[in-house]
Amino acid sequence: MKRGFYIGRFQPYHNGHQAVLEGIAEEVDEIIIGVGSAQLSHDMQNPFTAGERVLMITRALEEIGCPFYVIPIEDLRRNALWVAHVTSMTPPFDICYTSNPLVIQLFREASISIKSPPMYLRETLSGTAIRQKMLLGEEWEQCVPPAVVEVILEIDGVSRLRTISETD
Ligand SMILES: Nc1ncnc2c1ncn2[C@@H]1O[C@H](COP(=O)(O)OP(=O)(O)OP(=O)(O)O)[C@@H](O)[C@H]1O
Ligand SMILES: NC(=O)c1ccc[n+]([C@@H]2O[C@H](COP(=O)(O)O)[C@@H](O)[C@H]2O)c1
Repeated sequence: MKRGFYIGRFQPYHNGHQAVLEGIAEEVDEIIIGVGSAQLSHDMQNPFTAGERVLMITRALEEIGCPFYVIPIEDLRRNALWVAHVTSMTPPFDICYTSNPLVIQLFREASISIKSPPMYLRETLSGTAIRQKMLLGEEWEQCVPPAVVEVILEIDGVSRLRTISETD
């Protein structure tokens, strides 16, 4: 049984994440998705709650054909202890998929295998670019799976982002 771990903030979950996970599903028996910075929501870089992100990911992966677990993980002020914090919250896994240099360094020091998946259309497929499109009233829907569009509409996510971008 080989399990792979994929961590991100998923603000929001987008087609780049989906493409990466479809690739991971070909390589492992089970996938663990860590929803990072789970304590953050309602700010410009992190508009969605951990629960909302769980909903986006779970619905988007309904047909992936590989068992998966979605686990919120809060940040810890001590990087040196973060891998132990992560592994205390997740089922055991054999490999971590990430391109984040800090995450790579911390997992490498803990002797956990790392693989960096390719980037898909990074110019358009990034949480930052998609949040910007939402703020500017541009077409963002094509950058995320249809199930994520539904969740964001259901929670009125775009208007939340616009409201929290305002100043008093
Ligand atoms: N277009 C993409 N293709 C492949 N991997 C991606 C893509 N965008 C992000 N990733 C990777 O997905 C993981 C989780 O990323 P994250 O949730 O921070 O998304 P992001 O798009 O980088 O968001 P933000 O712009 O808000 O930082 C990271 O390892 C990141 O490198
Ligand atoms: N000390 C810590 O809490 C710590 C260290 C490294 C990464 N992380 C988290 O892991 C996630 C990494 O995701 P990204 O690759 O999307 O940045 C983020 O939520 C980040 O905050 C937390």
